[in-house]
Amino acid sequence: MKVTEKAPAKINLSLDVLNKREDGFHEVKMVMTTIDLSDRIECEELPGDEIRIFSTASFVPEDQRNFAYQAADIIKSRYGIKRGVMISITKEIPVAAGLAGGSSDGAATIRALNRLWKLNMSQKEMLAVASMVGSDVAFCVKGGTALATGRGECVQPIPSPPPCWVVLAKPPVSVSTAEIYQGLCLERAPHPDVDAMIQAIKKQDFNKICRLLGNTLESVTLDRVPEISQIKSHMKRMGADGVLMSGSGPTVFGLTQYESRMQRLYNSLKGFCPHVYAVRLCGR
Ligand SMILES: C[C@@](CO)(OP(=O)(O)O)[C@H](O)COP(=O)(O)OP(=O)(O)OC[C@H]1O[C@@H](n2ccc(N)nc2=O)[C@H](O)[C@@H]1O
Ligand SMILES: Nc1ncnc2c1ncn2[C@@H]1O[C@H](COP(=O)(O)OP(=O)(O)O)[C@@H](O)[C@H]1O
Repeated sequence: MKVTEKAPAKINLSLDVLNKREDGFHEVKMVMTTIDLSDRIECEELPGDEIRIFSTASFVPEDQRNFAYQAADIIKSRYGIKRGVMISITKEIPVAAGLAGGSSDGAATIRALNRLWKLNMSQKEMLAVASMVGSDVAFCVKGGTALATGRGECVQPIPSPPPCWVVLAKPPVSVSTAEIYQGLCLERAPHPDVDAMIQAIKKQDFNKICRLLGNTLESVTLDRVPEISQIKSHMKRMGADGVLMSGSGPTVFGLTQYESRMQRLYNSLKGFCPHVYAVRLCGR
């Protein structure tokens, strides 16, 4: 038997870092939403007891470092499963980009194995496994639009923003999430108004959503990747209504409700940046 699950990427519309905790993680308060750019996960039974990973992207680890492997390993030991599984990952989401590609693969693996092995896991159980894999994985299990707190694993659904286009551009560099958090100076970094963002989403006020976009981590990654400022200015010049870096970066997204502006943005960035995408915000 084979089970397939979509693993959508996320963007952070508002990301505030509140403080550094004793365990080394940071307390965050962020609004996350899924976008229509997805990897595909296929889980197929194997004879024996082994977890095997195959990924279409050559630089993604195919061993216990892969979040899909970690999710399967935790499920196997928690539920006493003595069966083998082949997990094939068709990568579409750029890697180490601030779009939670790996986290979403881990989350999709939890959903897929729940079906493949008929585990009848509750959402609470899936979220418990998710938070053992990584901070963003719980959000990816639920998807939609949510306020995420704690180290990111406490996820509270909120209404989805009004429909719009999301144009994404990733400069040709990757950043380490851990290094970006480490480089943060909480006193100097800007702190977005996350509550105001939630209110703007509830009111479906697209212009206000665009005005309130903000990310505490952006200033840290900006210092290391100068292309981010260039892409942001370029997107604004080309008519994006709101522009921000997602997560720890370096991917920049621009929002617009007009198809013509999306086309102009996409076409103008295509020659400028190796990874450019124009997708819809799913939100739900
Ligand atoms: C910044 C965000 C925003 O959504 O996304 P990405 O840029 O990764 O997509 C997340 O907070 C990333 O979450 P995730 O990528 O799951 O992080 P994890 O694997 O749990 O942690 C990687 C490392 O980042 C740091 N970390 C992560 C989360 C957090 N709240 N505080 C931290 O300090 C820790 O040093 C940790 O060892
Ligand atoms: N399934 C996976 N897909 C992509 N990267 C993965 C995966 N599993 C583990 N990783 C590792 O996680 C790191 C972060 O990747 P990713 O989740 O794409 O980025 P981000 O945390 O910036 O959203 C990568 O450097 C990669 O080595």
